[in-house]
Amino acid sequence: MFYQELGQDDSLTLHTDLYQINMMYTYFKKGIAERNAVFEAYYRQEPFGNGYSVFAGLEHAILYLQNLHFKESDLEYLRQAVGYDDDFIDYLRHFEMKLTVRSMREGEIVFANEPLLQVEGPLAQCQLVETALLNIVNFQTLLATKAARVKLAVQGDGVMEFGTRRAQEADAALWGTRAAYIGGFDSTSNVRAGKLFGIPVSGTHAHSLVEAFGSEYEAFKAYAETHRDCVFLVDTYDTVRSGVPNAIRVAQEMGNKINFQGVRIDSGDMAYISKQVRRELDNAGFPAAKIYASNDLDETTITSLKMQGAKIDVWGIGTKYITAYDQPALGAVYKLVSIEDDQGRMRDTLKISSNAVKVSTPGKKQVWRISANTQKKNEGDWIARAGVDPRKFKSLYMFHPQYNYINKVVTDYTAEPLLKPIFENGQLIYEKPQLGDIKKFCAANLDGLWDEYKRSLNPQEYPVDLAQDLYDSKMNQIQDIRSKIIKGDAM
Ligand SMILES: Nc1ncnc2c1ncn2[C@@H]1O[C@H](COP(=O)(O)OP(=O)(O)OP(=O)(O)O)[C@@H](O)[C@H]1O
Ligand SMILES: O=P(O)(O)OC[C@H]1O[C@H](OP(=O)(O)OP(=O)(O)O)[C@H](O)[C@@H]1O
Ligand SMILES: O=C(O)c1cccnc1
Repeated sequence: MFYQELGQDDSLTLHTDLYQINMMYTYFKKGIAERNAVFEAYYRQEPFGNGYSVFAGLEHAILYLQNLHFKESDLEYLRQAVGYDDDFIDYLRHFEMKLTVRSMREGEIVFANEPLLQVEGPLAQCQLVETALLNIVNFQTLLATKAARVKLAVQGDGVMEFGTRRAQEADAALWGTRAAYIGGFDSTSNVRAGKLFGIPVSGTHAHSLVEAFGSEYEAFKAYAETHRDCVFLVDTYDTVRSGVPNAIRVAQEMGNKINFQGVRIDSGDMAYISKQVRRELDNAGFPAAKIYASNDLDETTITSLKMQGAKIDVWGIGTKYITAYDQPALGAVYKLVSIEDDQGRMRDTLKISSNAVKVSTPGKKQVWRISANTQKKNEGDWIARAGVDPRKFKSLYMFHPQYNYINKVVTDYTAEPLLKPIFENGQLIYEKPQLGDIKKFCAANLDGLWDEYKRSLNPQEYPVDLAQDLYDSKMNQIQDIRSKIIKGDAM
């Protein structure tokens, strides 16, 4: 969202950390701003203890990259407030986005330690976009993953997204509800998201309607006289003694004039109350009326309510979804993996850490999804240098990059490259899919995953393996750096 409302000439180009522009300045002054570089974004651990994540954020990332240029007001701000010199300001004035971007598609099932997004092009440009791309992909991938967990928990029931009022501000509500739809929710209460993205909108009514009319009967009757589809909120005073009898009375009085869809409960013991409500609705001759439930629900509460035999048909999920309540950040990082040297050759780069999982994998890569032709399920993902094509091999040796004794040889497989071309030298070459197709793509991808990786509690670890030569060159590079440091050579 841009803030013209603040009376400012706003854009997302300055939606970056100052240190990115400070590094751009150094690259510019030292004459390496235009050197070719490759950065890759990945996260290190699945969120929520899940076995996979659902990639989302590409649509917003494309919008951001397409509009990347410095306005005069941006340049003026950088000159005055930060103090950059005229040469650099002039360089930024002529900035033209020339990046080549490859990315997972939205709705793709992705895993820790594999590149989700690869940005190649002038070093200074790659640096500028880090913050915004991580901001977008971290949030939307986290939320789409949460949505997929909720979708699994409801076991085929309907799920409505109710989070806007509790979201971390308006952008989070908007893109968060889009991620919800990708991950499996059916609709949103956010009308703007409906208009902008074509997500189905749906809703019931609030307690204020009942309070405004002073009685449940009057409120339900008024609503029924002004709407065809009716879901009455029955917990304002007493769900079983007052709310449900009033809903039934209005439904009976209105007959075919309304489509009595059901009632919503929003407090109390949802298992106990929903069973009573179901009995009352059935006894009154409304077996098709549904019970909607909301109140700080998430996949854990839903699973528990299912175990208790709660008679809930449609779930409204707000706060705990939109705020990713139990894990507020995905933690994806963006690392330089290759850079052009002064001879014009690409040199692989590596960031060392004492923590093995934090050592980056050098070199420009592609992620291949390997699926067995016999079972049509995924065998694992195989990360190789860009340009290597496992479709040309007869068999593939796959091994765990940390525990090498876990390995297998796969034959008769299909390999699909997951990082797809999005921008080529600044030109958008990706045909953006419709949101409905992204949602279907996500569901189909989940079908390709064994249940062992999909369960929400303690799932199996999905194989994300490195090609042998990539693994060897990573190990050699680590060894090389370590021996230089031990010898006291400058690094
Ligand atoms: N049978 C149940 N099993 C597990 N969790 C439940 C059950 N019923 C409700 N909950 C969850 O318990 C949490 C708190 O509900 P609680 O009954 O304490 O408050 P409440 O009914 O919302 O009270 P209030 O009247 O203030 O709204 C909510 O997240 C709700 O979804
Ligand atoms: O519980 P969540 O998962 O966050 O779902 C959204 C909540 O927002 C509404 O409550 P609120 O008290 O804001 O308004 P109301 O008067 O409609 O109950 C609704 O009744 C849900 O409880
Ligand atoms: O339509 C609803 O019932 C609704 C919408 C937003 C938040 N809570 C409930």
